[in-house]
Amino acid sequence: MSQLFEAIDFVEVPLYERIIDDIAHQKYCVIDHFFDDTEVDILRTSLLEKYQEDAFKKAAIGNKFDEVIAKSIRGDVILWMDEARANPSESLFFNKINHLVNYLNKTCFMGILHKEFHYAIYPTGTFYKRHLDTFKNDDRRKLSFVCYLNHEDCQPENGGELVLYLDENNPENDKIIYPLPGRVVIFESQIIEHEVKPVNTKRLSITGWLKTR
Ligand SMILES: O=C(O)CCC(=O)C(=O)O
Ligand SMILES: [Fe+2]
Repeated sequence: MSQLFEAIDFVEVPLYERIIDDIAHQKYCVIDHFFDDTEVDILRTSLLEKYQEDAFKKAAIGNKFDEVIAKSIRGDVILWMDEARANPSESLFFNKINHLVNYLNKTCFMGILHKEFHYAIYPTGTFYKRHLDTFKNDDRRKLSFVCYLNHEDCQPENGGELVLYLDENNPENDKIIYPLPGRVVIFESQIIEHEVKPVNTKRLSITGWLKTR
């Protein structure tokens, strides 16, 4: 007898199920060791090499239709990553992201069609004031993704906490997240306002967005 439906080649991934569950219930998810120590090392090396080549630019506010460099709002320097020209370290990164995105699209029909990622360095003394990750003229960003590439000796005194503002009426519910190496934070771009607190020691990361069409 012919089968009505094609058997779907699908293996449940508990970590991804946890991510989906957390995002559904609390609009964000924190995953420690999403990248292991070796992977963090490889990605950090790639970031620092590009930084030494002087490839980073001051980050801007808004997208290209509305671009103003505003040091009083954010002080990080960034470099956009290009998947088509990824070096082996970046391929490692994108393979992991693509695996997750495929899973989200298959299981939650999220319709993630595009993604964009940049390296970011917050020099000592910089911050990123409270904001939402969506633009006035473009709301395709669905999930924000941050991955920290700091050294293992990263301490709370280093500052640079990511604060998620979860409840306008109750600051006690603000979620404070330290940028520990290998840690990934995913949150709903259109809903969660957030801030990067002042940094006391250079802070390294990759930030990106999973986007609908
Ligand atoms: O690095 C972080 O923790 C968040 C960065 C951020 O909010 C952004 O780049 O929009
Ligand atoms: Fe942000």
